[in-house]
Amino acid sequence: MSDSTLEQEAQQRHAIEAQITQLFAPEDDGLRQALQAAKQAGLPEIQINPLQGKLLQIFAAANHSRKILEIGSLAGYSGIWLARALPADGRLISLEIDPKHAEVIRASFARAGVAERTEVRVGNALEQLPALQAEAPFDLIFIDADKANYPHYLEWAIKLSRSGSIIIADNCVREGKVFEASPGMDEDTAGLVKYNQLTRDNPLLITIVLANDNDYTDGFNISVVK
Ligand SMILES: C[S@@+](CC[C@H](N)C(=O)[O-])C[C@H]1O[C@@H](n2cnc3c(N)ncnc32)[C@H](O)[C@@H]1O
Repeated sequence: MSDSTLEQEAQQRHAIEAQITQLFAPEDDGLRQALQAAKQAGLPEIQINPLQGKLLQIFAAANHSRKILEIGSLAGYSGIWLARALPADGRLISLEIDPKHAEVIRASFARAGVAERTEVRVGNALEQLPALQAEAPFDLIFIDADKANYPHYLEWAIKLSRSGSIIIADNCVREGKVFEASPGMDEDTAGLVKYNQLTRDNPLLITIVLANDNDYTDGFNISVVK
C-alpha cells in the first residue's frame, strides 16, 4: 500500500475517533482543567484518552462498583472518569508513588467535583497494597503504573477482588510487542508479556485485550473475576 493511502487511512481513523469522542465521551471543564494543571506542573501527557475513560465508567456502572482501586494516578485524569461512575457514597482509592503529583491530583479532583469520594495515597503501590486487604473487596481495579510490576499488581488485584470484580490494565497492546517474549526485551515489555499471559491462562479470569488507544496500537487488558 502506498504512503499516501496509509496516511489517508490514518486520517480517517483519527476523524472517526474524534467524532465518537465528541458524541459519546466529551470532556467537561473538570477534565480539561485536570489536563491543563498537569501540563502546568510539567507532568508527562501519558494519561488515558476520553474513550478509555468512558469505557472505564461503563465497566464500573455495569458491575455496580462502589469501591474502585487505581494503581498509578499521574494527574488524576483517569481517576476523575472512574470517580464519576461511583455513587455518592462510593470510594476511589488511587495509589501514586510521586509526592509532587498528589497536590495536583487533589486540586483536580476538587475542581471536578469528586473530592469527597476520592483518596490519593502516596507511596510505592507494591508497599501499599497489603494494607488494602482490610478495605477489600474492590469492585474495579485499574492498573496503570510501572509496567515491570504488572504481574505483581495482578496477583494483588485478584487477592483484593470478589467474583464479578473487573481488573483493567492499560498499555497491554504496545504495537503487538507484548503478546510473546522476544530476545533482549526490556523489563517493562517483559512485565506486560507476562501480564497478558497470566490473565489469559488464569482459569479464574475471563480476559480480552482491546486496542483502544494511540491509533489502535495500544490499549486495555480487561479481565472479569469469575
Ligand atoms: C501512565 S501514568 C498513570 C496515568 C493515569 N492513570 C491516567 O490515565 O490519568 C503512571 C503513573 O504511575 C506512577 N507510578 C509508577 N510506579 C509506581 C509505583 N511503583 N507505585 C505507584 N505509582 C507508580 C507514575 O508516577 C505515574 O504517575
